[in-house]
Amino acid sequence: MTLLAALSASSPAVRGGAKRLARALASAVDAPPARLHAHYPVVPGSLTAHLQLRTGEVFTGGSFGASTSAVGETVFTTSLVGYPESMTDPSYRGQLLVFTQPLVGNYGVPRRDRDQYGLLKHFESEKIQCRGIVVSDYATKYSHWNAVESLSEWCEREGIPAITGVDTRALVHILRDQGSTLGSLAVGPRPLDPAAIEWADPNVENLAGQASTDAVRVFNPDGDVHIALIDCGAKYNIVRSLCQQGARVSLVPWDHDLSASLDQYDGLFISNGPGSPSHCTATIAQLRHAFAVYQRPIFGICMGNQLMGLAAGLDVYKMRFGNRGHNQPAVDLTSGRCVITSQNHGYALDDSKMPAGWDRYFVNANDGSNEGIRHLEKPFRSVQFHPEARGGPLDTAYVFADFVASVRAAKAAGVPPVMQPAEAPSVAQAQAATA
Ligand SMILES: NC(=O)CC[C@H](N)C(=O)O
Repeated sequence: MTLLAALSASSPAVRGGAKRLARALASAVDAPPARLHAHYPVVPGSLTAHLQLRTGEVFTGGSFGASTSAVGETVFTTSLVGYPESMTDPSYRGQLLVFTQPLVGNYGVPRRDRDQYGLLKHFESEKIQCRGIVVSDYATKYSHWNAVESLSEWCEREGIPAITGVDTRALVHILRDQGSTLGSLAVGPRPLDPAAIEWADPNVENLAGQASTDAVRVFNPDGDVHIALIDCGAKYNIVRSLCQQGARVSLVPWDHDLSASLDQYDGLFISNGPGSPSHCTATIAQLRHAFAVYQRPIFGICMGNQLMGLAAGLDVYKMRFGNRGHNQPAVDLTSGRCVITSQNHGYALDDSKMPAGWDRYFVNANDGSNEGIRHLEKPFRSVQFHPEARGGPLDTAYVFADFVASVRAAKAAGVPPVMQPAEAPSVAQAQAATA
């Protein structure tokens, strides 16, 4: 059986894209080192690359990034713009990112300018965080007033493989049907032998711990209220959004022991982050303790929502293919108002049974999944979506103004940060309960 026949037999997606695949494989099989003759014109003379799913499907295209290979969870985003922001979002760590927007790369990659807080203005962290990218039609020409290099040059410089010429519609159908799937992206004339690929699931690792800061970092030191931002892989725009509201922000590691210093903070904030929230037992224990003793506002975003839910007593589950994009509708259950939100998550809280004292806050209008929780008496709430956007709609940017205003009001009213009820669990007790 020829390679093409074998692949065609194994995958409806490959059968669907047979013409394009045949062209690419003609070069891939017969003329190593292969040059690309794919459906879409790509970088002239580019090498052949293959995206192989663990379930057997193979997509052949052209390499436009680093000539290396990567294995990761294959996920897709429906965002139309914002590849520099998405690719540097630490929540994409461990993943091969598929863009459903067909044309990618047309505005290049921006300068590495920094803002007044020392944060990169146009990226969400210092480096590319996803393990590879998959696009339908890489734009070989870019044009933007702020661009300094092409997407191809950036990927190559940062050692990230990238493939173009992939039928991403067919690929997304597969990922929607069978759920996010491990994938291998490799540059070379032929697909790899699936038996020789190390199919390591990134979600077994504590990716949030890897993405977190090692040491406490202070931003906007002259701010009038002091917020501890627990860093599970925080996007820069979360730090910036708090600073812009006038807060002093201490970015603390995911497992930082806050219990001894809770009274120094006017508010707590829990960031987004990659991977499964269940690895962050230290954070969950800190939050359990804080829920019992802390009196000032607490807020969480995305992973922060999941960690607050776990600490409150909810369960978390892995979604079939997650919600990633800039067009996810979420309904605020306190007002009935629907907002369009930016999202990037593969796990969700099971809010079918809420623990005593808590209620659902937002719900996804597409699939009914949880989009936030809130405490009924204390000022503790969290959202599954990304109010800081980047890229994405600014419908919910008000969240930061509201949060910092509530922090300021609690401070002005003289609410003591900590009150120790007799029954409050210590962090050690909470940790033992989460282990
Ligand atoms: N953006 C995030 O914080 C993602 C949270 C978590 N890693 C998930 O995929 O659900």
